[in-house]
Amino acid sequence: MVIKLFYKDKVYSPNQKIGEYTVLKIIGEGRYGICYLVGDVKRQYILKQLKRGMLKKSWAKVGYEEKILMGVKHDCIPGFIKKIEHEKFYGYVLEYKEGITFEELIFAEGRVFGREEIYRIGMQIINILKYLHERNIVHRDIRVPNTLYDGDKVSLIDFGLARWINQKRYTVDVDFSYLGDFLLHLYYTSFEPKDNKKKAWYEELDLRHDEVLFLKRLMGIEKRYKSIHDVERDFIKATL
Ligand SMILES: Nc1ncnc2c1ncn2[C@@H]1O[C@H](COP(=O)(O)OP(=O)(O)OP(=O)(O)O)[C@@H](O)[C@H]1O
Repeated sequence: MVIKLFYKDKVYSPNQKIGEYTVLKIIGEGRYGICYLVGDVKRQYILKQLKRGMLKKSWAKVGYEEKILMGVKHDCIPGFIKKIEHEKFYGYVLEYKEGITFEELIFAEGRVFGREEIYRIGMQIINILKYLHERNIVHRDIRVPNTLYDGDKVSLIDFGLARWINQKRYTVDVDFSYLGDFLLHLYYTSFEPKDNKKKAWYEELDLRHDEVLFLKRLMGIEKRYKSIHDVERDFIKATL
């Protein structure tokens, strides 16, 4: 893994300490920071170190994950543990959630999801969205790399693009189209093409009429949903 050093940003290696936490592994580097798996005497956590250059350039953008996670408490969203800030370091510690991303499950492990499991997963994401939208928060990045699954429970991570809802710019429909796209990823895991003809998803997937309509409305092909409560109602109807 190549870690690009921003001037004066220190990248920590396994076994080094950041505050009271010991680095166990560098998970990855995004545009705004470095993500570590860390541990203390009791358990593991995720520590996100923000690049100081980015902090200076665009504090308005990078601060959202921290601010939004601080104000929520949900079993399927990483809890905000604490901020760590000193002269040469700015970061925060999040609760570690079990599981691996749907991206790894689908593309690396070739996991196939059946209907019933897709319904259970979909319902959990709708419940998380209900919690967020009721608190005026839109996630804006519900995708396979940002959702963890332990075989039973789904957790939603990466709140880097999350914002407080405002009718002009940050509206709920972006979460609905991402949810539609996410569900299609799951449906496609069991898809076996019969020929080489290019078809739209609603022509080639084996879906019921209600499911097609539900997905089309999520994705804005048919009349868009206005609220997560309507999404929940139709999802239950489509999956009964
Ligand atoms: N709370 C968590 N519990 C367990 N694993 C996590 C958690 N948060 C993040 N991860 C792991 O770290 C990876 C990177 O996390 P995340 O996407 O939040 O960071 P990021 O810096 O925004 O990365 P990117 O720029 O790639 O989106 C995730 O794919 C996941 O494997």
